[in-house]
Order: sequence, then structure tokens, then C-alpha cells
Amino acid sequence: MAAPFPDDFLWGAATSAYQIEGSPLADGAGPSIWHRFAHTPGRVAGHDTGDLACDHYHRSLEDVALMAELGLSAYRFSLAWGRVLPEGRGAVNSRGLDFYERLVDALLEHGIQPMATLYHWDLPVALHERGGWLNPDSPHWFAEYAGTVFRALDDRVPLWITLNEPWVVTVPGYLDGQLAPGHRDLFEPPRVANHLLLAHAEAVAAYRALGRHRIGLAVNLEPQHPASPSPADLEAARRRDAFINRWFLDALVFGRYPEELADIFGPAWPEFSAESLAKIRCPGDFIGVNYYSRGLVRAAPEAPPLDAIRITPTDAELTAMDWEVYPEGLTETLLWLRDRYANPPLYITENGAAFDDPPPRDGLVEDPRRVAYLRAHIRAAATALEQGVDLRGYCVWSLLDNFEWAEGYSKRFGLYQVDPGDRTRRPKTSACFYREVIRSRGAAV
Ligand SMILES: N=[N+]=NCCCCNC(=O)[C@@H]1[C@H]2[C@H](O)[C@@H](O)[C@H](O)[C@@H](CO)[C@@H]12
Repeated sequence: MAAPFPDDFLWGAATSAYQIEGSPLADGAGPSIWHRFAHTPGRVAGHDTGDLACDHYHRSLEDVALMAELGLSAYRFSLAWGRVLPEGRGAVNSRGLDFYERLVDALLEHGIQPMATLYHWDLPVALHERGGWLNPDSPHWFAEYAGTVFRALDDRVPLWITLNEPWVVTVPGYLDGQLAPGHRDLFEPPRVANHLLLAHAEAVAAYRALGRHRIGLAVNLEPQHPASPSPADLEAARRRDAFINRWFLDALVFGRYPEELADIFGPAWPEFSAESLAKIRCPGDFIGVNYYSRGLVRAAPEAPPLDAIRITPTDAELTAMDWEVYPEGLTETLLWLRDRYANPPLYITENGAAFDDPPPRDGLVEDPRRVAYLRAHIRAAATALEQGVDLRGYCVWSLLDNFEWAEGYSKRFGLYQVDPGDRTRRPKTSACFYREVIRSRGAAV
């Protein structure tokens, strides 16, 4: 196919600190809520923790060499807040910052653009004990952390993401309790979400003070399709669309929350002042899009507060996460962003799939289903590009098999298999495929 991807299109791969680094307390680092959550019995499958993960903390230069082999032009990673500020505020841990400076310098030496995420869910325990994202001071804590990191790295990091998936921080973290800190409460999520948006805005303001203009937020997006044409299912899909797709982006771009959220949360939804809403209006310089699948939705009065649930289609291909393989949804999502938010610059900051990969044979792991998934989704991105979407990059989730949160190491998204024993990296055929895609600037899909 004709390659619509421009020469300066960024081809990347993505990871996050807690999922790959290991050594969460090394060299003066302070524990995060994920260190505490993973060590709480029953929270993570197989009692897995991020204590070792991919041991990236000791193998970062080896991993940069793998990225160079792939021919990546960008690498998206996150910084562990607790490595930089062990107490979340105050004293800087220079050995923690040194790890990230070495990583960034190695990336630049290989011609790979660093894309740094400030927060990928691993809040320092010291701040959680002060209320965490529920504390109205949390935006200021985040801005202090952001400023510390900008001063150390902004001369070398061209692209910044403030928060990864504030919806996942808010809903699995504070509403259904699936992820750290594991709260189950109706009144906390709206306040946590508002503090996250204020935190994003304060970090952007700190960044602007440096005169820079390449910072954004990464959101998980999934088109919501009704399971049937019934009015109840249509209404349920609309509500879930507001809840998942529009909650943070409407706030960021328009400075207002979707009206459905007051219906969903009822008395738990606060009265946000005009002043507070004006503060969260902060679109940044691009939107990071994490796309995996769509939501097939039916009405579910038995499932408050949304009264809607995602159902797993019986006639579709599913990944190991039971997520439907639905590449059309990526095109739909990108076109929706173009039309709703006036064609903002976009990066696909995560796209990938977990499959039960076989053991390696002659040092290579055959993963044809992941190759097919990536091929289909890169094609879907190309279709959106051809329709005028301002798409500037694509990052595979993930470079390495890693700690998949509550699923532990049982779900593997990597282009490289990580041996559960000695953490040896072995390429999958999807890595070879992606290398060819990059070399051909997208023509090889
Ligand atoms: N149902 N369903 N469909 C899609 C659900 C999307 C919500 N989960 C994510 O986006 C997380 C994002 C996270 O950044 C990364 O740290 C995770 O490892 C990946 C893989 O799980 C994805």
C-alpha cells in the first residue's frame, strides 16, 4: 500500500516505570502505591510484584540497543515519581534522576527521541498517606515534581506527557478498586479526576514557563457501540462514551464536564465552580491516544452507577485480555478526535495486544496474531492520516513483556519476550515485522 506516513512520523514503543524497571526501592527511591498494592495479598494475579519486573533498572542500556535494532525513532517511557522525590515532595534523590538522565542520553546517542511520561500510576506512598489525589494540594505536589524533572531533562526530552490515562487512575483506582490504591467509592472519583486535571494544568503552566510547546495528556479511548438498536442500549452506549471518552477531553478542551456525568454520579457529583472549570481548560500541545479495542455496550440497570456494561462479543477475535480485535475502532477514534476537538495534533501513545505466545524456537518467538493485530491497526492509522488527521506518531505497547498490573506477568504485550527466569530478552516475529514497517516508513503493512 502507498505509505501515507510522512518522513518525520515517529515510530515508537512504549513502557512504564513500575511495569519494567524492578528495584522499586533502590538508590534511595521511595515506595509507590503500586509497590504497596502489589505486596497486598490478593490484589495481583499469581502474587506477582514489580520487585524485579524486566530488571530494566539494571538493563536499560541493553534495552536501548534493542530499540536501536528495531530502528525506533521514539521511545515512550515513564519516570517513577518516587525515584526522583522519595517523599513525593521536597528533597530530590539525585541517584534517581541520574538513572533517567543516563537513559535519555543513551536514547539520544542512538537517534531515538525520548517521550517522557511524568505519571504512569505510581504515586509515592508518602503522598498517598496525605490523601493522595484526593488532597486539594495534589496538583501542587505534581507541579513541583514536574518542575524538578523539567529542569533536569527538558534540554534533552522533546516530548512530554503529564498523566497516563487519568480515567484509569480514577475509575479502577477509586470507583471499582481493581487497581491501586484500590478504593471503592462513589464520591471520590469526581474529586480525584478534577485534581488530576488541575495537576495536568499546573504542570503545563510550569512547562510553559520554560517557553516550551510539546506537552500533552495520554488518554485511553474506545468507541462505544450499542449491542442492539434498542433505545436502552443506544442510551447506555452514549452514557459510557461520556464516561470513558469525553470526561477528561471535554474538560481539557472545553473547560466543561459532559452533562451525563452529573446523571451518572448523582449526588456524588460536586458543583464545580466556574473558576475551577476555567483552570482545567488546558488542551496542551497534543493528545496522546491509547487505543486497544472498542466497547460493545448493553444497558445494565443491575450495574450502577453507569447502568451500562461492556459485553464480550461471541463472534469476534479476542486478545488474551478478552478485548475484541477491532482495528476499525482506531480509525473511528482518530476521526472523532479530529471532528470533536478541531483536528488537534495526535500521537498514538499506546496500541498493542496480549496473546499467549509460545516458547522461543532458535531464539525467536512466533507471534503471528500480534503481527496481524499491529498490521491491521497501523493500516487503520494510515486510513485516518489519509482523511486529514494530524497524526504524528505511533507507539506499540509494549517494547517488552512486562508487569500487567492486576494481571501480573500472565498477560504479555511485548515485541520482545522476557524470560520469566533470567529476564533474557528474545525477539518475537512482531519485532521483526515492526522493524520492517519502520524501515519502509509504513509501506510494509
Ligand atoms: N476492556 N477494555 N478495553 C481497553 C481497556 C483500556 C484500559 N487499559 C489500558 O488502557 C492500559 C494501558 C496502560 O497505560 C498500560 O500500562 C497497560 O499495560 C496497557 C495494557 O493493559 C493499557
